[in-house]
Amino acid sequence: MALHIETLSLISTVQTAVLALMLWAGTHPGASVARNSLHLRAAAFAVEAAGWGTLAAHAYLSPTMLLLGGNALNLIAMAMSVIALRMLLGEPLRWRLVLAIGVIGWLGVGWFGLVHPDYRYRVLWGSVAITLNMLLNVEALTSGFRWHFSRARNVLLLFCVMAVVLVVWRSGQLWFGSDQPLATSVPSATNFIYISLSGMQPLFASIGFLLLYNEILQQELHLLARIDSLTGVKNRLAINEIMPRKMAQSARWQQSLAVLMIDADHFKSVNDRFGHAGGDVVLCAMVASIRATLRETDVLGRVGGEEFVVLSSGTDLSGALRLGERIRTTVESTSLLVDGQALRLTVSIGVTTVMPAEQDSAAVLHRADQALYAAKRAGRNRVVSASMDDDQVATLPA
Ligand SMILES: Nc1nc2c(ncn2[C@@H]2O[C@H](COP(=O)(O)OP(=O)(O)OP(=O)(O)O)[C@@H](O)[C@H]2O)c(=O)[nH]1
Repeated sequence: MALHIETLSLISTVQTAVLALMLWAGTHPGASVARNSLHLRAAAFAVEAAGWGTLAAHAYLSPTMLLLGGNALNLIAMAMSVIALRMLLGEPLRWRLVLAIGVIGWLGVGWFGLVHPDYRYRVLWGSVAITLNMLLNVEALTSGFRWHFSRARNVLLLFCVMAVVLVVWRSGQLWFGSDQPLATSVPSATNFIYISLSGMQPLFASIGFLLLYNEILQQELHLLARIDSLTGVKNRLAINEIMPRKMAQSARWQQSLAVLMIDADHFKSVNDRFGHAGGDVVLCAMVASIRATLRETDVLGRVGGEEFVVLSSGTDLSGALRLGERIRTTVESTSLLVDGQALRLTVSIGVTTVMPAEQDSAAVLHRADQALYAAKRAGRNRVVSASMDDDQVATLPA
């Protein structure tokens, strides 16, 4: 079968343009960095399609136009794709370096194409630019090295390696092989292989990019599903997942783990007075006060409407009672202004610690809850430990 450079290039043009559309359409609604990066990658494919288009239509273009225009489009597409990948991975964009590689690459190709024509140096220059861009991709993909990369990262790493192998092989052919064509558009075995394999690369790149985009969206959703949308602290699902981990960790390190259940007192009256929106503002202010008293390593979560839990590793019962008291007094002394009216909020707190070899996190939370209700029964605005009996609770100061 006779192959034509024009036909191969035209197929690559159409394929890359379709991939650009597919990637553009494959985003989920809503503004996010991941979505913007996918759009940028789609735009890069559109520019790459135009680059393939110049090669397909080389018979209608002047050699200078083909040389400068085609290479400019390819280098722009590559720079855009590097930035899009780094954006998606949350890596520093390094756009100045990416821009410099593109501009120097293009000037070099122009120099060895028009000023001092030398095809082999021209290809070498372009190959170095491609390799540097691929190295930037590899650097972004392997940052925070792990032995087991995700499937998406592996596909993209494979794509980068393939791209580098291809340009090294082509340069090798031009310098040391017997087949030495004078332009990419000239029919030759090297050019047929080069164009066929380069034409397939956008497919690999888009599959890898879409896999990575999906992976990152899933990670975002995983996090979102575990955050309370009103206060920004962890929600019940997250606490239910974290509790057993914290308990196992405490058992392993023979460390105590304190659990504090915190509930706003008479919150219904806050809602009655300021409306639900005002109540929401008060809840957020309460969370800010509680957070201010905690250590970095403490975990704060919302487990009910106006009920919160604190998990504090390395805190024994007396430390937990002191922490509870600190939270109680901080909330009590924080003056809140809602709709121009002053409000004094108090909280009741139930405290317990995880016993050695205890494994049932629900039982621990239940114990902290029981202590909380003992605090409510005893008149609210107080800290009660699960180990206290009713007489001790009754003597607690408000
Ligand atoms: N503004 C607002 N209110 C909420 C939210 N979740 C629950 N609440 C309200 O919190 C109030 C809780 O009322 P109760 O369970 O009777 O408790 P309380 O009035 O705080 O009384 P005690 O807990 O016994 O001191 C209800 O009025 C709920 O509507 C929320 O996300 N925002």
